[in-house]
Amino acid sequence: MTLAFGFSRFLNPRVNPSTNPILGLWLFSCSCSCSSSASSAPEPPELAGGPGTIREGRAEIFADKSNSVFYNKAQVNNRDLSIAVLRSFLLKRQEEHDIRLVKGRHAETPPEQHANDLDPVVTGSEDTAPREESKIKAPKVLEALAASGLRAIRYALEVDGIGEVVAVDNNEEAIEACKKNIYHNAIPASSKVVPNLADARVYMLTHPKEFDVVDLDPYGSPAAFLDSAVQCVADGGILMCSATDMAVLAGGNPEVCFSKYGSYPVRGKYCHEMALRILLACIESHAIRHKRYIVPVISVHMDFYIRVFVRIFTSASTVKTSPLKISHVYQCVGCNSFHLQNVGRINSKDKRNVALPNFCPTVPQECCECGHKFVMGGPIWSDPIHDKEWATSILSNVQAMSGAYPAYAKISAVLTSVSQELVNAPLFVSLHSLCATLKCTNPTMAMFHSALRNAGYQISGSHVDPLALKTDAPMSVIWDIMRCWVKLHPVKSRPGADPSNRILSQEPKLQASFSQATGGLVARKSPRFVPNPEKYWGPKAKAGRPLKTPHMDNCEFRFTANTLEAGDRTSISK
Ligand SMILES: C[S@@+](CC[C@H](N)C(=O)[O-])C[C@H]1O[C@@H](n2cnc3c(N)ncnc32)[C@H](O)[C@@H]1O
Ligand SMILES: [Zn+2]
Repeated sequence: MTLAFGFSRFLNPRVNPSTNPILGLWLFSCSCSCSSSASSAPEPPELAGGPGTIREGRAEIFADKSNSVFYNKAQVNNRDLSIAVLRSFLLKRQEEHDIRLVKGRHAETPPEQHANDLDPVVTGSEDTAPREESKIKAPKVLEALAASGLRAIRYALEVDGIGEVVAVDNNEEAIEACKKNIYHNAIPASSKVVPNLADARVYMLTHPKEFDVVDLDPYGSPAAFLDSAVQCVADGGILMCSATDMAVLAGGNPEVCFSKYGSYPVRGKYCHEMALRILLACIESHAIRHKRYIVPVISVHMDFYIRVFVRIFTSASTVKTSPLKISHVYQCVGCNSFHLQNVGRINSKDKRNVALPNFCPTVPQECCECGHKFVMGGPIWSDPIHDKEWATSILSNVQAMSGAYPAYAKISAVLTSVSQELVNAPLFVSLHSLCATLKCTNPTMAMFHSALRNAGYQISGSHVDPLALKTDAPMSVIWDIMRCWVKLHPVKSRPGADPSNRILSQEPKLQASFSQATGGLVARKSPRFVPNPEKYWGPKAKAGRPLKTPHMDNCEFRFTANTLEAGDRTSISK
């Protein structure tokens, strides 16, 4: 059925390669690096939505019930968010280019800033000096682990101004499927998406700094691809990287996490944010080997995986400050208090901003709150994981184009949470966990927020957990607030070494006020968390393995919360 359908499209005169030079070229040389146009994507041809096809956004691919090529519809969230980031990245690059034009070509620009610029389109003749055009060169994208090509095709069809999209996979069946899917989507996907059968690591290593965007969406861990990926991204370009090995990253197998990412996870309520920070630290550690460094745009935990979007720049001097962005985490085994300590420190006498190794641990042998020991996790990325301003602008662009995103409800909720997060407060405490330690009743979230604000600290939620409390207050202040709460709502004393005994035996140094603080929690207009749209919304078996869940059997999904007609935009036609 699939083949017959594909073949009939082949015969369609509208897309016949013999009458279409671009398609003809593609057929003979699909892995060449043909030049691409920067023009905005024209409307795709009307796709038939025929039997055996899957439609997502503006793309349509052939369904493969045998699972010989990987496709997981739950990743629509991942693909939609990536498109949103990509759209805003193009705007950002244009903005940066415009600023540079205004400043003038010969203005003094620090080396880092030069590194951030996309190659401008330069025009000129013998008698005229080269002139930068007002439009940047269409950014080139590498989808290094492409499978069916759905993501690459969506990028080509849906992101205005995008350049060539190279879709690499080392599986022959995947590349064959990719070719059929590219062809099925006809112009402009066929003129922009270039399939390539290759090992992604080799391809990336042999194309240094060539792609403005590199997308890594592996089975499980991206660790094996990071060293080549950080070398493949152009200066100022963006690396978009998923990891689905959450059991490893969130503390289920600490030794495996250390071997893959060079970091120990700690099992805590914040484990998903820690997973993001472990991945960021790992990417940074690869980047600095090549005199490059990362700047996170947004970093999210969604569904069953994490995905980070980081820009990559080159600067030997900034690389020297990398230890200031990386920290160890000490977590108390009794009360779950945590403390961060930078791996490096700045020697104040040294004006060069070079980081030296930090002094010995900032925590005592025993926790001041409960007397238990600490475990040491990390190192993790302890600088901001989002560019808040950028996250807010991605959110408003998404809201302005809600109809363009099949997973609008999910990605707008995640972006809403992300844009409200405190960026200078790595990790978080959970209100439930604090109360569970003391065996006391819960204050409301609004009361706890007010108590911290009234004490002069900042507080926010986190997109990874609806019960998270992110704050710049030290643990001692958090426990003092809980001590004050327990004075108002007494608990029975516990026997022996229970952490609550030691915590509650200390008088609070701070008198907490739970009365409503200005700027406290307000009723939220937009949801920050939405339920999964359907059953089996999770990871999927690798290609070639039998499916245990009926991923391909339910023909359509609908988001249940705050959706428009989202379900109509992603569907599988049987
Ligand atoms: C999770 S799938 C990618 C899904 C795809 N990005 C999407 O959005 O639908 C991972 C793909 O990576 C490919 N792959 C695994 N190792 C590879 C390697 N070393 N080089 C190139 N491709 C590889 C697999 O064949 C598989 O198709
Ligand atoms: Zn403790």
